[in-house]
Amino acid sequence: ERSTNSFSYSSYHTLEEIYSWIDNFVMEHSDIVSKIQIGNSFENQSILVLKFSTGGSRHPAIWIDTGIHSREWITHATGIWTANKIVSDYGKDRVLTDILNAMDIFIELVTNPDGFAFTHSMNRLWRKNKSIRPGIFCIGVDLNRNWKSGFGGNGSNSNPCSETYHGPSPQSEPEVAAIVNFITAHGNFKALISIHSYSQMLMYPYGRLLEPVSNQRELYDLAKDAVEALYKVHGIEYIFGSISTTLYVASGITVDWAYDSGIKYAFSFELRDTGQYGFLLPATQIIPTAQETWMALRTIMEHTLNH
Ligand SMILES: NS(=O)(=O)N[C@@H](Cc1ccccc1)C(=O)O
Ligand SMILES: [Zn+2]
Repeated sequence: ERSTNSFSYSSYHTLEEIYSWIDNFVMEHSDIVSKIQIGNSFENQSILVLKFSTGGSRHPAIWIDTGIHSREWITHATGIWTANKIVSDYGKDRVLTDILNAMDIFIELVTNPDGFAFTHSMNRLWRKNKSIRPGIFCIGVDLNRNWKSGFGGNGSNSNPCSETYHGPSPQSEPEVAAIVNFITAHGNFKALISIHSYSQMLMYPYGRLLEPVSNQRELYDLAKDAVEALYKVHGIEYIFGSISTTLYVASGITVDWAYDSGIKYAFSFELRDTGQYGFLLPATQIIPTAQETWMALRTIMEHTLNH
């Protein structure tokens, strides 16, 4: 009896429960899934990535991260369900099978493990990582402001007590440096999708600039197709567009770094809801959220495969 069969995909889980699920999941699907440790967090938790691959040496790759902001629990839960969806549908869903036969998918489920543990132990609404530095009397850096592109610009804060504190320097945080090093060393990522909550939005670069990226029209059309596919599942409406024009200016963010590194299909989701529950989204909405998000992810991955 597969122990992942007894895992509740409709519940929120602790860091230990997720890491244990990862080990069982990899064991039970070792033909297609492997676990890679890309580094350690500030408090020395392992930073783990799931690799979905049907072989080949350097397949073009797709990156998905969830939980970079630790209080956004719906994102880790959606990532776990998505990992299971991929192994369940491979060989059955033509589009997914084509994607995995030609590309590798990497999912980092707990991108901010220290912060995530803290949301379970001490402060449910903790957002940042847990780094501390001499002479600085507030904890943590906003891991979605610590990237090199536009580091320190508008829409990030130099005050260590701010929720959008960008940190002392680009990639100063081990959780960000681990991803940069991994993606840069791999050298063949074609898409990056960084998943947040909440607001029900699908966005693309730039966050730091109001000007459009060179392939803005392509990203607009793809985002439109993706949110339409999402809407068809449960009737949930997303808005979409560039981060700076749709939401607010934000600097040092994941997707601007990805785009500037040559990953031309860079997206960020803001999952459910629009504020009724916010970060405290009830567990009853995990599976519906994951189901609809999958259709948008699948649309983006299919486009990446075909372009
Ligand atoms: N998830 S959130 O509430 O923190 N909002 C995000 C919005 C966001 C998401 C992706 C890129 C830039 C900005 C944030 O980092 O401010
Ligand atoms: Zn977020």
